[in-house]
Amino acid sequence: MKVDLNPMKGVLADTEEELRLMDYPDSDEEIPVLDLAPYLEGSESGRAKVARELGRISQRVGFFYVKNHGVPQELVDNVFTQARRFHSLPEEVKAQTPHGYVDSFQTGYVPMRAAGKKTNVNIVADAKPNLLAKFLISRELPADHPDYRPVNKWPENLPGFRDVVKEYALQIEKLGRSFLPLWAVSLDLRPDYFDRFFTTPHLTVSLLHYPPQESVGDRQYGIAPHTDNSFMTLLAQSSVPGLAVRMPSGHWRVVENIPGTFLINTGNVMVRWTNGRYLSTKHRVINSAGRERYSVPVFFGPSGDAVIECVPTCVSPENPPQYETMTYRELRQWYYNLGSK
Ligand SMILES: O=C(O)CCC(=O)C(=O)O
Ligand SMILES: [Fe+2]
Repeated sequence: MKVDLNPMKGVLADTEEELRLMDYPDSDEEIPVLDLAPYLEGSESGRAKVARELGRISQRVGFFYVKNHGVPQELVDNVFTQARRFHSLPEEVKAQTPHGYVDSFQTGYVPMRAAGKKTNVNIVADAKPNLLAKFLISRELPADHPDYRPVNKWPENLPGFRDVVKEYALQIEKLGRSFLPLWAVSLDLRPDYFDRFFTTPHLTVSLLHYPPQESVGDRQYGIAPHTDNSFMTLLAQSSVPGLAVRMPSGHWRVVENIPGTFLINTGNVMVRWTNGRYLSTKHRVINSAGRERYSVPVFFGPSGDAVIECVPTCVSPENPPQYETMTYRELRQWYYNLGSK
């Protein structure tokens, strides 16, 4: 049986009116802030309180700021410095670490105008190629793991780059893992419910560079409207705006940067695990700020062989499973049109 996996199908028509709403965000609905402090204090009541709030946000908006997250600001600043250094290199130098896949893990440099490759969750038909360049690094298995395969390509002659990006990936993985008990408790599951699915998690750090865009419209975006295929995405923004998110009303809102926070959104894996209870919210970037824009999303997901089957508290006779059960590897291969291997 051929199953259509596209979670966007029928959800959003790219009518002229929808395009206008995406191009000219006019919503002032609130993007919530989740404070992790009560959770990190270590009490069960603190964890329950934060989990409740997380559950509410994930059903309603699917995007939130997180504060008191524990990642040093100096490291976040440093990763932006490294991103600028990399993207400032001559094209022929960046081309020495070209983009590629190992399994469905990505690494390397995607130049401007090559980044428009369609995925199955593109929302706007015939969008122009995205106006951005990116450099990607994915989590590798430990070198002593029986399935270890080297994934990443690193630029030469950029001292410090590798150490900073690797340290950033480690810190974000730690933060992502610290959310697992919160997600579980928010869904009335045992706190360790998700742990077994994250033995060798997927994590891709994406160093994005958007040039300023001269005009708005005409199906031109920095990154076209989409949803993320992750479990959760942890995004560091700088002071240059450009990201906008579809809010519950259907109007879109520009996402300001709040210094000291990350922006987190739930992705398509979360939709499937929760049988549609938690959202995978549509978002896009248009950099009309007149300056270069850098951002650093990190996509966090479970192990490749994790079976994504809706959790017991999200199904009932009245609410049967809406999504076919599959492994995260299969979901990723579908998403990147890699076919089954
Ligand atoms: O640059 C941003 O702010 C968002 C990037 C994004 O949505 C993505 O890479 O999936
Ligand atoms: Fe995204």
